[in-house]
Amino acid sequence: MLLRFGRLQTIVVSSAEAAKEVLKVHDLECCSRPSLAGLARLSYNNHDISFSPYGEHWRQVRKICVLKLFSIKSVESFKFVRDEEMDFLICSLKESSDSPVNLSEMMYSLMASVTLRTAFGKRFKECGLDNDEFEDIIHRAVDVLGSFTASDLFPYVGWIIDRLSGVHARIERSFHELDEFYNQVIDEHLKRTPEEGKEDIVDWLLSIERSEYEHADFQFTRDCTKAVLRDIFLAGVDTGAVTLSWAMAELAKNFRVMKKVQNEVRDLKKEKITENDIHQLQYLKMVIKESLRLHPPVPLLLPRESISHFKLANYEISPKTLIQVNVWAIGRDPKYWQNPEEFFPERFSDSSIDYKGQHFELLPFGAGRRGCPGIYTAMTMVELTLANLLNCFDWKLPNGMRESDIDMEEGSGLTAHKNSALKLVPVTYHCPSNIEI
Ligand code: HEM
Repeated sequence: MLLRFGRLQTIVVSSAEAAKEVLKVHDLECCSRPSLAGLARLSYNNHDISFSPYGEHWRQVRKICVLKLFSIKSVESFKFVRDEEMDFLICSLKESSDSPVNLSEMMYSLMASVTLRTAFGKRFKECGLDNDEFEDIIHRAVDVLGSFTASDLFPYVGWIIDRLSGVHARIERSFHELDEFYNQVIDEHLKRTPEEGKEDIVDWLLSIERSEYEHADFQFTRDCTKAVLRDIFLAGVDTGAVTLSWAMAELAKNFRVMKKVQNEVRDLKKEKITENDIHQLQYLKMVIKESLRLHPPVPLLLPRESISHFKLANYEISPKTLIQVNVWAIGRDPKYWQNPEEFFPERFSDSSIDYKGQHFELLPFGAGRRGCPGIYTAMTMVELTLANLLNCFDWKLPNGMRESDIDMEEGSGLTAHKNSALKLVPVTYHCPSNIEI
């Protein structure tokens, strides 16, 4: 689909072939707005730092983050945080056994707590924030990020409309809200020396700032630190929570799949599922893949903007064209998927299709050099949480509700939330032969 607005074209790519062209073949000619170095319009590039998306600065920041923050080693070092938060979740669900709980909200708190603890070494309360306040700040930032501005459509004059319509003020407010929070946390970190092995992400980023990174022409500044923290929060909290809510909603609607995946998990005969058990849960992995196919949390990926002329299918793409890849539509296209609207995890049983950016019909994490660097962090948490929710509890619908009443509508915005929160009743499952192996 090709739309023309002012001087700028917008392209929405809705086929796997075109997605491959954009994300792989033309990767160098299409770039998203600077993200890992301070997501797009909320970014620090309004504030004295120039992150050209394909410039050396951006490339270095992303490289450092991928090596230091998102590596398997670094994810493993926070295993104790995930374990403790999982215990906490299971306990609070057991306390609510037999009464409806707002699972969407609980998933959000879980992801936010894990992210907050790995990034800042603190829980909500210790940061002087409560859950709702933090959720509001993050949601306002994600909303701003997901909304179109007039400057997007009319690059030279749009800013006037944005100022008059209040969009600019919203962006500034969001920027300052998060900035104030990061300043406070960074100041606290600067006043202490962390115990060896107990460093959090802020400690790591501050040590990168102090070290002369391998490229003398590149300085990892305080703004880089804040920009990376911003990206981790905006990109990591909502997406994980949304993935878990959709997976549980699909399971609540599909009793057959729910039973099958529960049997698989409970066959391990463990009181609590750990990260070491996950490789045995092949059907659980298919359930998550199927849920990501139908409900990719970032349905249009991050927008790309072309930097040079190139040809895509039959279209001539000029510089400054906004390109969006509709992975939601690709995931439901009958050309690639049989009975695409059906929730049928078995479709992956004899298939090599994965979500890591090599199969363009399934792109929940994007692909190419802007693909999600947090994929390992995300999947570790999503698989562990889903396995424990299914192991420790049976799930019923609240009184009077039928499976067909579960609202499967998506809200609008950068992340595809469920339109209404998922409310289910956990019933504690007492396995007669629970043996800790
Ligand atoms: C199930 C959970 C998640 C999903 C579905 C997801 C999906 C995505 C997608 C689709 C993108 C854009 C990729 C593109 O446009 O090609 C992205 C970017 C990003 N994600 Fe994730 N993500 C998840 C979790 C996380 C987590 C836990 C973190 C960090 C701890 C994270 C960090 C990032 C960052 C920093 C970017 C921006 C990368 C860049 O622009 O260079 N994500 N994610």
